[in-house]
Amino acid sequence: MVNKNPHTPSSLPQWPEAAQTLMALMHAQGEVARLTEREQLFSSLLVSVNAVLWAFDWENRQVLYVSPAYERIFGRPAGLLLADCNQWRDSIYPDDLEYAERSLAQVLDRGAVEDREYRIIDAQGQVRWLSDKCFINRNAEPGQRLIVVGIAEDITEKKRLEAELQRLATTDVLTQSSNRRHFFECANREFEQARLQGSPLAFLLLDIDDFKVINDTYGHPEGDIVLQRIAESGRAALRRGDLFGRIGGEEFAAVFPGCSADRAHQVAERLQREIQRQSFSHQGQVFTITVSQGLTDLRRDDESLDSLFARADAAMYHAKRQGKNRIVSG
Ligand SMILES: Nc1nc2c(ncn2[C@@H]2O[C@H](COP(=O)(O)OP(=O)(O)OP(=O)(O)O)[C@@H](O)[C@H]2O)c(=O)[nH]1
Repeated sequence: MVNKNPHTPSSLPQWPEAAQTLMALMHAQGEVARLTEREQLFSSLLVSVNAVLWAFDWENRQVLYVSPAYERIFGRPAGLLLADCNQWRDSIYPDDLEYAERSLAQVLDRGAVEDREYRIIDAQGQVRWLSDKCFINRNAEPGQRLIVVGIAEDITEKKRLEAELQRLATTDVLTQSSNRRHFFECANREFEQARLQGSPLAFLLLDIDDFKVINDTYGHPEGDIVLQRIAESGRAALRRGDLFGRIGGEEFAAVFPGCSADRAHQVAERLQREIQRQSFSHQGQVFTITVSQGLTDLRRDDESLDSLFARADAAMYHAKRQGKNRIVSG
C-alpha cells in the first residue's frame, strides 16, 4: 500500500486503535449525554412529586440523602437534616412521635413498613400528615452497613378530604347533628359497652309538638330554623360523651352513657325548659314551641338497643296522648 499523504506517519497499524479510541470517546460522550438527560428527568420528577425520598444509615444515625421535596414539605433546610438526623424527629407531632419511632424500627424485622402515617409540624407551624413507607436496602451485602430507604408522601389534603367525607356521611345537613345511621351505630356501641361493664345507660326520644302546624303556619324554612335551634339546645344540654342525633323529620334521640334514670330525667327537664324559653319570630309574629320526650334506661334483660328504643318510643307517645309538652319515663 502506498502512503499518499507525505505528512501522515506511515504507521498504519495505529489507525484502527485511534479509531477505536475515537469511537469509545464518542460512545462515552453519548452515555454522558444520556445520563445527564436521565438525571434531569429524575431531578424534575423528584421536585414535582409531593413526597420526600430519603436514605438513612441506621447504625451511624445519619441521613444520607433527602430529595428536594423535604424543604418544601417540612419547610426546613435539607443541609441541617443531613448534618443532624434529629431534625426530622423534632418535626414530628408530639403525640405521634412514639408511634413514628416504633413503626420505623419495625423495618428491621419486617424488611418493609408500608402503613406508617403520622403528623409533622412544618416550620410555619402547620400540621401536615405524612404516609412514610420505609424499606431495608435489599442490595446490601452481608457485613455492609444497613441502609433504610423511604418515601414520605404528604397526604394532608387526602386526610382533609377523608375527614370531610366522614363528616358528610355521619352528619345531618340541616342541623349538623349526627344523622340517624351514625347515631344508631354509636348508640349500639355504647349499649354493648354498658352491658359488658354493667354500667348504667339512658335513652331519650324527643319529638316536636304540632310541627306540622308550625310548618303550615310559618312556612317550611321557618320550620327548618326550629329544627336547627332544637339541635343546638340538644347539643348544649348534653355532656361530653353523650350522643345526640336527628333520627327523623322532627324527631331527635340521645344516649347518656353512665347516666342513671334520675340523672337523665334532670337533663331532659333542662332541655325541656331550654326549648320552651326559645322564641321564634316570623313576619312580626312571635311563637314558641314545645316538645314531648320519652325516656328509659338500660335493664338487665335488655338484649339489644331495640328494646330501649321501643320503650322510649312508647313513653314518648304516652307524652303526646297525655297532652304533649312533657317527659314520660318508660
Ligand atoms: N321544616 C321541616 N319540616 C319537616 C322536615 N322533616 C319533616 N318535617 C315535617 O314535620 C311534620 C311532622 O308532622 P306530624 O308527623 O304530623 O307531627 P306533628 O305535627 O309534630 O304532630 P305531633 O307529633 O302529634 O305533635 C310534617 O309536616 C313534615 O313535613 C324538615 O326537614 N323540615
